[in-house]
Amino acid sequence: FFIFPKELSIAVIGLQNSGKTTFTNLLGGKSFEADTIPTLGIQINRFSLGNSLLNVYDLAGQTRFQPLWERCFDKVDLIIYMIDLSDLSCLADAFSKLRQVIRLSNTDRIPLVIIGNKIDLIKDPIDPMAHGEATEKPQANFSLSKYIPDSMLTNYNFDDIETLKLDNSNLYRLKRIDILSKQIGIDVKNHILHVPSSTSDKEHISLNADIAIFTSSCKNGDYIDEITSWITQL
Ligand SMILES: Nc1nc2c(ncn2[C@@H]2O[C@H](COP(=O)(O)OP(=O)(O)OP(=O)(O)O)[C@@H](O)[C@H]2O)c(=O)[nH]1
Ligand SMILES: [Mg+2]
Repeated sequence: FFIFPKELSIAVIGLQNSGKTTFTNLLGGKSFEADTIPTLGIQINRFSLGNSLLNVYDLAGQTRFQPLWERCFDKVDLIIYMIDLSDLSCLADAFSKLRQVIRLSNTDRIPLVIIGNKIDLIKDPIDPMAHGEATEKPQANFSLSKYIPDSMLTNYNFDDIETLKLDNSNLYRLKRIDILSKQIGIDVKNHILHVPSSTSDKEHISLNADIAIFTSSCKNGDYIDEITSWITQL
């Protein structure tokens, strides 16, 4: 008998040069390319992945196109937010725009996958002892999701995770998902988004849609399979 494929619409958003088109191409079975052209507006891709038919809206990251991002939200089943973890100059902007996206996706209850990309470009310290700490291995992912067992969250305690004052010597620590989640402000275990506030009262948003956080290297293919299987489980 014939099984009708699931259809899944996905918006891929994030700042320019973060790797959205590259990731979309990998999802569609193409290989990594070092030279890409910045996306203008929206590029719509349609392909199958496992038993799913995907409509992928690959959006442009340039500031002038960012208002398009949320205009797609009512058309999609999943949002993917890409971050270039190797580019210190963009990280504060990437994190604050991500928090705005989380507010919207949470209200609309759209699942969100956050991808810290380009981990191949972040160098660990050459001599770990010189920095007083051992080289850290990246972790695969964290997820507040019905699809990933809670056991992934043992040892995760948001309040105990350190907040970094990021510079080029400690950027590599963002390869650890708990440290990345702290930097964004997502308490994965308690399903809370902490929004930094200029006033003294801290703002908390309780999260009720699925959120997963991954790191990746589109160049080396690191964790791409893990992300793909999370997506196809939706
Ligand atoms: N080293 C490395 N380079 C990457 C990785 N992912 C993407 N790139 C490179 O980053 C550049 C930008 O990639 P794109 O996929 O075009 O970025 P984008 O987010 O679609 O950019 P806009 O469409 O302008 O918003 C390209 O040169 C890619 O080859 C990665 O994981 N590692
Ligand atoms: Mg693009």
